[in-house]
Amino acid sequence: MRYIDECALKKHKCQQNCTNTIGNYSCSCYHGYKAVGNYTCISDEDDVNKASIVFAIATCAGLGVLLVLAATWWLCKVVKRRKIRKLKEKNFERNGGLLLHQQVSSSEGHVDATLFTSKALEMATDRYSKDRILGQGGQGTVYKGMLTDGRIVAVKKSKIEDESKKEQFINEVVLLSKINHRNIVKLHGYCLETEVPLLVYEFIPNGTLYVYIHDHSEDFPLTWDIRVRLAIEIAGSLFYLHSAASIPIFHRDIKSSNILLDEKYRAKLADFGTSKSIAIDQTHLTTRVQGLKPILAPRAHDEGRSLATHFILTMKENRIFDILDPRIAKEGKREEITTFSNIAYRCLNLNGRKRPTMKQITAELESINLSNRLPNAEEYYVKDLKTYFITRVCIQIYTRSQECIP
Ligand SMILES: Nc1ncnc2c1ncn2[C@@H]1O[C@H](COP(=O)(O)OP(=O)(O)OP(=O)(O)O)[C@@H](O)[C@H]1O
Repeated sequence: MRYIDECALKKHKCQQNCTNTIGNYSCSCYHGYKAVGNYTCISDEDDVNKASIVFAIATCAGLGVLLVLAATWWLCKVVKRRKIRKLKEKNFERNGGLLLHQQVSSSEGHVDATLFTSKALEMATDRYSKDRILGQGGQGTVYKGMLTDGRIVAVKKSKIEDESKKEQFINEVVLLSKINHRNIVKLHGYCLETEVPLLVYEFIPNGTLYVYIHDHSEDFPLTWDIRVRLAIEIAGSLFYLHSAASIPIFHRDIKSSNILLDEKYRAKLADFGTSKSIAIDQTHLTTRVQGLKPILAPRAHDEGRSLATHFILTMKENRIFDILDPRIAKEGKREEITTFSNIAYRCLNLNGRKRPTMKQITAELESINLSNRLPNAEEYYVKDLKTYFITRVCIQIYTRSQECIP
């Protein structure tokens, strides 16, 4: 036990110590001052208690400050998150999200595409690192990425310069998400909450056919057999688009840079931005060729004549074997080459209605019946192969037969 507190009036100590009892009691003070009121007798432990109280107050104050800081930090985070959410919503609307959802819900058939978050795609592409760029086209830049589930994808970051590009983007999502064909690149999904819309495709590892046609790759020489196979695959995919899908789809931008090659060098048709899905009775009105390059690209070394014109003239003069790469002419059977060239020739008829349908083309190409002697594409590691002219014509031109009206 110890002294109780000071006298209430004069700050003099009380005379007597506390008795055993802790509690209220009266005391008188030195110099005749009297204590007023009752005092509380406290134990020795009270010193410790006081220190504890001071400590508790200090802790509380500290915690209070921390709490205020945490609350401010949390508030800032909430505000920032809300801002980001609002921005994402704004981006979603600006990128045509509402229009897309409208189209998807009103369109026929099963739509199979995931709506990715911007975070998932940022992670997948290492924040759109330059090292991940696969290529650049008229519509945007394509990055290689890996999703958290391990899937390797190609992410196309669109350039949205005007409304028409937005429509192209929506068009591609709506059409591609309904298509499932082994020779058409698969669309896994899309993302609209970013500044520009993003499309997520399956990754096709072996680049574009354009590269193999123009750069004479030694890794994968385009032999006659391989070219015919590729032509059959592309024709098959167009036949599917034109007739097997619930509403005919016209690609309208068939060119070798839009044909990708998978791990087994099978053709995969890509880039459906300018494609159209149209009712059959409207096809004659709307199947105009789209895309950046003209369909019948002029050849620089051909004094302004287009590849198609040159080919037609050669066919008319019955000189088709003159323009063949000698090595390919040796590889392919004469009848096969003749059949192939005739198909290409009929596809170049100025009157679109007189051109064969993709169904006919596919059947005729298949009838060339190379399948029994088509080895795996990977086995074709032959050196020094030159580009074979006529097949290039076929691949680049005849596949558009229904699609181009010069
Ligand atoms: N699914 C994919 N897998 C692998 N690479 C791809 C894929 N899609 C596109 N690429 C690569 O990205 C490049 C650019 O593709 P994109 O479709 O944007 O443009 P493009 O077809 O070359 O040009 P444009 O859009 O002007 O017709 C392609 O040339 C190809 O190398």
